[in-house]
Amino acid sequence: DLRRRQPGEPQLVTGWLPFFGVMLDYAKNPLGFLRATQQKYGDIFTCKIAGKYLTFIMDPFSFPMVLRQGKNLDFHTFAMGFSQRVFGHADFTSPVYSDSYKDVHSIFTQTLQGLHLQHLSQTMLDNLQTVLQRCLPSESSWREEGLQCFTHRIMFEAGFLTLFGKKNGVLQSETVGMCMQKAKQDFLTFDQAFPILAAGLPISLCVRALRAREALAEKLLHGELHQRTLISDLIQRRMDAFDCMHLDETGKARTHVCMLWASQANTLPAAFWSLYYTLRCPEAHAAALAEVGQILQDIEDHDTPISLSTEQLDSMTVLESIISEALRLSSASIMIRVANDDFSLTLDSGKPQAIRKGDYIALYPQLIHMDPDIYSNPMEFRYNRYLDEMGQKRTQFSKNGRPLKNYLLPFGSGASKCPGRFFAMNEIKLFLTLVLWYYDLHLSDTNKAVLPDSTRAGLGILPPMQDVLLRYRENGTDL
Ligand code: HEM
Repeated sequence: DLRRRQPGEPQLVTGWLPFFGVMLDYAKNPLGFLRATQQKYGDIFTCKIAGKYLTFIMDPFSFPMVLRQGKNLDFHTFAMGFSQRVFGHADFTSPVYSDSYKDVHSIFTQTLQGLHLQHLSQTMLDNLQTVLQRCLPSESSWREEGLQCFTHRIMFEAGFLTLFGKKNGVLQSETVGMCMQKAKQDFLTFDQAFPILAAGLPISLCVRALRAREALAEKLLHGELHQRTLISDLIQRRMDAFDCMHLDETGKARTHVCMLWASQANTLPAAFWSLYYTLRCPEAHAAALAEVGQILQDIEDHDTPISLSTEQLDSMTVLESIISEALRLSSASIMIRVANDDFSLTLDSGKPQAIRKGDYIALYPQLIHMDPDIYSNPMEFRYNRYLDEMGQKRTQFSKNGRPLKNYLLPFGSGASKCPGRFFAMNEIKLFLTLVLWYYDLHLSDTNKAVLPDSTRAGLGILPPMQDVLLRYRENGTDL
C-alpha cells in the first residue's frame, strides 16, 4: 500500500496489517478505538479498514458540515451497493431504473408522515390488540417468558400485519399464529447473519441466511400480497411502482424483504430496551404507569377496543423520554458518505481538510450519546433525561457550554435520516402502553444487568447480549 498522507489531509492511521489496516482494533471495540485514536490525533483522522479509507469526524459541532455536503458526499451509492448485495434486488442506481427509483424513494416520506402516519399508527394499535387478545393469560396465573421473546412475538406480528396487511378469508387464529412464527424465525435467522454480511461475506456462503431470506420473499410475492387486505399505502404504492418498472416477480419480492428488514431490525431491539429499562427502574415504571393510566382512564376493561388520537400519542412525554433514553443507550449506527470528488471540507474549527475522491467519511453518533460533557453519567438510564421541569420534551442540550443541535441521532441525519422515525416512535409507545395496560409485568429477580451486544456495532440498535426472564399475568383493570 503506497498511500501517503498529503499536505492538508487528515492524519492517516493504517495499523500494521496490510489489507485489514486497523479493522481488528476497530471491530473489537469501536467506541474505545475511536476515543483512543482521537486522544492521539485529534478530531479528524483517516483509518484504513478492510482495504477502504474511512475518515472519522469526531467533533459533534462538525457533524452538520458533513451532513450539508450533499454535492461532494454521496449517501445512496454506498447504501444501495450494500442493500443490493444483501437483499439480492436490482441495482436501482443503474440508468435503467434510477429515474423511477427516485419516485419509489419519495414514497417513504409521502406515506410515513401526516395523515398516513395517523392511519398507520391506528392500524398498529388494532393489530397489537389482536395479537395481545389472542395470548392473554388467565387472570390469576403467572407466565414466564424471555423479555426478548415476548417483545419479538408481539411486535413482529403486529408490525408485519400493519405494513403487509392480513390474509383474506377466515383463518383459524392458530394457523395465523404459526405462519407468523415461521416468518419471525426466518427474519431472525436472516438478521443474525447481518454482521458477517456487512463485513463483506457473500450471502451465497451463508446458506441458512439465504434460505431464510428467500422464504420471506416467497411470502411477499405480489401474487401472495394480492390475497391480503388492509395493506399499508407504503407497500401498496411500492408494489404499483415496481410493477411499472418491469422487474421480475422474485426481484419485486426481495425489495419487500428489504422494507420488512428496515421496519423491524431496529424496532425490535428498541422496543426490548424501552420495556427492559422501564421494568428495571421503579421510578420509570411508576411514571409510565401513571401516564398510561391517565390516557386510558375512560377504558373500562380489557375487552373495550382502544383507539388513541395523534394528540394523545404526542402527549405521552414520559414514554417518549423513556424510549429516547433507551435509544441513546443502545444505538450504535454509523453514518457513511462517499466523496464524489477531491474536495476541501471545512470543519467547525474553521480548519480545511483535504478529502480524496472515493474515500468514505464516517460519523459515529455513539460518541455523542456517550459523551459525559453532554450527558452526565452517560452509562446510567435516567427515564426523565428528555423531560424539562414542566414535564415537556427537553430539547436543549449543550457541550462545553455551547448549545448542541444534534444531541440524539439513533435515526441518522441529513440525506440518510430514517423516514420511518415517527412511526417507529409511535409503534414503541403503543407497545409500552398496551403491555403496561394489559399486564402486570416484572423482571425475574434472578436477572443480572444485561448489556448491548456490540458485535453488531455499526448496524443500528444493538440487541441484548442475552435474554432476561419476564414474569407477567393479566392485570386487573384498576391501574
Ligand atoms: C427504532 C427504530 C428505528 C431506527 C433506530 C431506525 C434507524 C434508521 C437509520 C439509522 C437509518 C439510516 C441508515 C443509513 O444511514 O444507512 C434508517 C433508514 C431507513 N429506515 Fe429506519 N429505523 C427505525 C425504524 C424504521 C421503521 C419502523 C421503518 C419503516 C416502517 C423504517 C424505514 C427506514 C427506511 C425505508 C430507511 C432507508 C431510507 C433511505 O434509503 O433513504 N425505519 N433507519
